[in-house]
Amino acid sequence: MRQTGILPDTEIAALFESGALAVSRALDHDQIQPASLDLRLGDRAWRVRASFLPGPNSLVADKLDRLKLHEIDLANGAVLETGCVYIVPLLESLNLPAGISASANPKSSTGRLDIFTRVMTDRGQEFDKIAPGYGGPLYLEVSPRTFPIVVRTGSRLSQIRFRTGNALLTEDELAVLHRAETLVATDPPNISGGGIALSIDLSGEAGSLIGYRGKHHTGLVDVDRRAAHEVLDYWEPLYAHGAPELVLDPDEFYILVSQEAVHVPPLYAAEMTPFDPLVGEFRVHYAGFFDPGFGHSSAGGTGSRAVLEVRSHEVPFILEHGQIVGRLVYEHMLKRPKALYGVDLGSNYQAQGLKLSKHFRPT
Ligand SMILES: Nc1ccn([C@H]2C[C@H](O)[C@@H](COP(=O)(O)OP(=O)(O)OP(=O)(O)O)O2)c(=O)n1
Repeated sequence: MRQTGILPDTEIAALFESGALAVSRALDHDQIQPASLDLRLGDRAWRVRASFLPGPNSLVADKLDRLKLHEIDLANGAVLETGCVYIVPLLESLNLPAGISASANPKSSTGRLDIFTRVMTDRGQEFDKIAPGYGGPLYLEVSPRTFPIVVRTGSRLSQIRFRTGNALLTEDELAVLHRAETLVATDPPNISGGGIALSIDLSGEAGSLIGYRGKHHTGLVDVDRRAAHEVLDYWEPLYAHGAPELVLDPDEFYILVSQEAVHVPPLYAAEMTPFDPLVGEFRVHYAGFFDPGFGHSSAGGTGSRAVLEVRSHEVPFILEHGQIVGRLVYEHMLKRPKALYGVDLGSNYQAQGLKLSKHFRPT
C-alpha cells in the first residue's frame, strides 16, 4: 500500500472505528463516499453578524458568543435566508492521529445551488483546512447567495477528505497518466500550473441550451428533496445565439459546463482549483472535489463534463467559448476505494452534461 494519499472509503470507516472520527448520531448508510465523508448539520444554527475565523487563540464557540444574533432550531427544519451568514455545529467531530490532515469543500449539489459553505475548526486560521492531528468539533459557515433554503439536522452540505502526506501528481506525472488513462478528452491536454486546464463550453447551434442563470426572489429550495422543484421557477435557461460568448452580469449566478469530458481513474482523486485567483472579475466553482470513478467508463461515466458555478464580481465580464476557467489537480488515493463514483453508488452526476443540482425536476 502507498504511504501517502487520500484515504478511501474503507480507511474512512477505519477512522470511525478507531475513534479518530466521532459522530453524535449514527452515520447515514451512504455518508461515506469513495474518497470523502459527507458532513451533517447539527441541531442548531446561529445567525451571526459577519463571517469570522477563530484564529490561533480562540475556540469557535467563544467567538460565536460574541457575534451571535439569533439561535435557530434545526430539528424540524428551518429557513436560511439569502445574504445572511449562519454558523452550524456539525454532527461529526475529529480526533485525528498526527499523520492525518483533512480538507473540506462544499458538495457539488451545494455549489450548484450557490450556497456558500466553509468548515471551521477551533483555533483555525484558514477555512476548509484541518491541521494534522486536529482534535475537536467542526462547524460549518453557511450563506445562501441566490435561493433561500430549507435545512434540518442531518442535512449534508459539505464534505471532508482525509490524507496522509502529500500525494499530488506533478505535471510530468499527469502527462504520463493522461497517456495511459485519458484524463480529459482533449488532445493534447493543456497541462500547466500543476494541473489540467478546463475551459468553458459556450458553443452550440443557435437556440441550443448553454447554461442557466439563477432567478431572484424565488421560492425555497429544500436541500433534502430530490427532483422536487420546477426548473423554470428558479432558473432562466440561456440559449446560444450569435457569437459563442456570454456577458456575465455582476453578482448574478450562472451554471455552465466544461468543454472537456473529465476522467478520474479509480486510484486517483481530483480537485478543481481556480485558474488564476488574480483574474478577479469572476469566480468559478465553489465545489471542487472530483471522486475516483467520475467519468470512468466501467463506472458508467464516459463523457462526464464538469459543472461550473460562475459568478461575476464588480464589472460585467465577457466569457468566451474555450476560455480557461479552472484546473484539475490529481492526487493519489492511498488505495483503491471499495465503491467508485457512479453505478456503485447511484450517484447523481455521473455521465452528466450541463446539469442542475439533483433538487430540480429533470426537464
Ligand atoms: N464543480 C464540480 C464539482 C464536482 N463535480 C462532479 C464530480 C464529483 O465526483 C461529482 C459529485 O460531487 P459531490 O460528491 O460533491 O456531489 P454530491 O454529493 O452533491 O452528489 P452525489 O450525491 O452524486 O455524490 O460531481 C462537477 O461536475 N462539478
